[in-house]
Amino acid sequence: MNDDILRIAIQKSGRLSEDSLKLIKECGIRFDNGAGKLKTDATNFPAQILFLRDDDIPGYVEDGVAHLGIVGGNVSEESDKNVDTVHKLGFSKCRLSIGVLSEHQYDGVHDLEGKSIATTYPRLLGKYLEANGVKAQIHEISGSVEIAPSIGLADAVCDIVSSGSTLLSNGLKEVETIFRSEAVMIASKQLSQTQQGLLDQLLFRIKSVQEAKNNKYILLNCPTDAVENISRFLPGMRAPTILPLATEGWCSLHSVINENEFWENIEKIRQAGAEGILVIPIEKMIQ
Ligand SMILES: Nc1ncnc2c1ncn2[C@@H]1O[C@H](COP(=O)(O)OP(=O)(O)OP(=O)(O)O)[C@@H](O)[C@H]1O
Ligand SMILES: O=P(O)(O)OC[C@H]1O[C@H](OP(=O)(O)OP(=O)(O)O)[C@H](O)[C@@H]1O
Ligand SMILES: [Mg+2]
Repeated sequence: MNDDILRIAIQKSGRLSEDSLKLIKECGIRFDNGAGKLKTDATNFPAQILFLRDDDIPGYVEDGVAHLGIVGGNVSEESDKNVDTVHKLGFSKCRLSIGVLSEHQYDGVHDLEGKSIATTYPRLLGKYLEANGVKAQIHEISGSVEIAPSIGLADAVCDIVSSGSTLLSNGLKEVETIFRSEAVMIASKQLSQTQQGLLDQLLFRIKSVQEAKNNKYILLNCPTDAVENISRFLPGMRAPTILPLATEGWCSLHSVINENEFWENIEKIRQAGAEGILVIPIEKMIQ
């Protein structure tokens, strides 16, 4: 087996596929993923991409058949495989929750005592029930979990929730959240030194892509005497760039603004005298 390449397993088709491929491409790794191809070589990085069912990925990574994998944290935790979670990827955010029939008067986790709960996540549910001292019957099914209470298969469900619309349309309400999930990168514990070096390069690229997404490049015009005040809201990477305008007493200020603080700070910046504000996406950001 070639110890000098990274074999990266991603979901073949499903909710993680598009974002996983996009992330790899944003990291500058090029490959040809012709339809139906289950394995492809990168053309400009020592990597090979494997397209698999997501449930199989933690096992492949544990065995070292794949060196890296992108899966939901829920799948990785449920699998209980001996792998390292090396990075959180920020997409496919969802939660694993318990739902009961909407008309059920739910008074807390002890209500589940003696009940049956349908789930695809028996391990995570079992751990949660045990931690809460509740004995319930876990009924493992592999999909369409939310149908279970309405057909008398179980009293409750434990499944992935995002918007909550699947629970709602099946007459259920969310009563407990047992796990918060997002896509994660998992790695084998048996990487060669070369593979570890390649993983470090890849993580550096992923962090630069994520950092860029969390920030915007901002350009604005302001009176020169307002620069100090405006700069307080734009800590930037080190300090803002100030360029004189052709109009006496005015300048152009360039900086970086955090996406989360954007709307709150933009108002303060306007009040401090800024005008002609442009906000531009950043492709990569290296601190
Ligand atoms: N509604 C949702 N919103 C956000 N993320 C979700 C949602 N449903 C699932 N996910 C996340 O996406 C992952 C993949 O979901 P998907 O439905 O594609 O899995 P799957 O049907 O098991 O796929 P596969 O065919 O590869 O086994 C889940 O494990 C979870 O982490
Ligand atoms: O809270 P919501 O936004 O409604 O999302 C939750 C639903 O999404 C997932 O199913 P998915 O749509 O992927 O179908 P599948 O699991 O049957 O493939 C999950 O299994 C839930 O049923
Ligand atoms: Mg699956």
